[in-house]
Amino acid sequence: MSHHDPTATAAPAPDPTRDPAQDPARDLVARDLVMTYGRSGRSSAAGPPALGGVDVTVRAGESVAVMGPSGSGKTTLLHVLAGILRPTGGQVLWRGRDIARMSDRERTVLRRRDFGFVFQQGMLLPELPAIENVALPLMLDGVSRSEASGRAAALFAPLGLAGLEKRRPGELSGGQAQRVAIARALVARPGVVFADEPTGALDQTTSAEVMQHLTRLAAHTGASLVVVTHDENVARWCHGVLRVRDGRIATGTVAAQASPGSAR
Ligand SMILES: Nc1ncnc2c1ncn2[C@@H]1O[C@H](COP(=O)(O)OP(=O)(O)OP(=O)(O)O)[C@@H](O)[C@H]1O
Repeated sequence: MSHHDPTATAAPAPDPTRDPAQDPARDLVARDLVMTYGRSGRSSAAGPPALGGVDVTVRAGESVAVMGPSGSGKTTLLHVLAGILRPTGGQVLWRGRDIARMSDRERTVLRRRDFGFVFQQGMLLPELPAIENVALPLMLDGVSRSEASGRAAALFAPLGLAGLEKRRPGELSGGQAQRVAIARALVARPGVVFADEPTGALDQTTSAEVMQHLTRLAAHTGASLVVVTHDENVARWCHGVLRVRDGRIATGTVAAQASPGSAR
């Protein structure tokens, strides 16, 4: 699919020696995913499945937009792929293991070490300076404060955030706060970044800036990207689009042959 970069500015160049798409062991693969809410809870009246047998492959280093009408199952799919929700049926294979079969504790560790998350409203901690928000995931994983701060600081300039390290989230614009959230999602060098409506609260110009930074940083670090969005302009930044309808993949145009970062 076409990939346009109307606002190309300074950002880390893709590493030409790296071609993560060539390593299937680093793909995220979902097979026959079924998700029925209410089965395990007190509700006896389970509705139609939110996911009705979905197969998805997110290739290493590839970015995929997940689109579809409200209620079609996009967020459910993202949460199951990311190990936030355990599916009713099916497999989610990541680095040789089935996430769907892991214990809650194992999935918590996996989410912290291997996955990064960007939400619609940054979800930054309001009392912490931007740099500490970014360093926090590393410190929670046992990295020393000085090393975590150094790794966090290195992300500010590439994201156009130089000079804003000490600001608290309330002192940042919406686009700046989302770029801080992108830094936080990528600081631990995750294999996959999941973003649920990352530009939902932003205007079109700011939204394009945020997507540019998100896709470039993901490409630079070799992370795959799964972005739930209602916005075709946001989806255009990704290598491919999965269209979800009534809990099934209606069409998938993931350009498996796309070379990550090649158009950026
Ligand atoms: N926690 C829950 N308990 C019960 N049903 C749920 C729950 N979360 C979602 N659903 C149902 O599952 C279906 C899919 O919801 P989901 O949030 O995945 O859709 P979506 O495509 O992300 O929608 P939107 O674009 O409105 O965010 C819907 O019918 C929804 O009502």
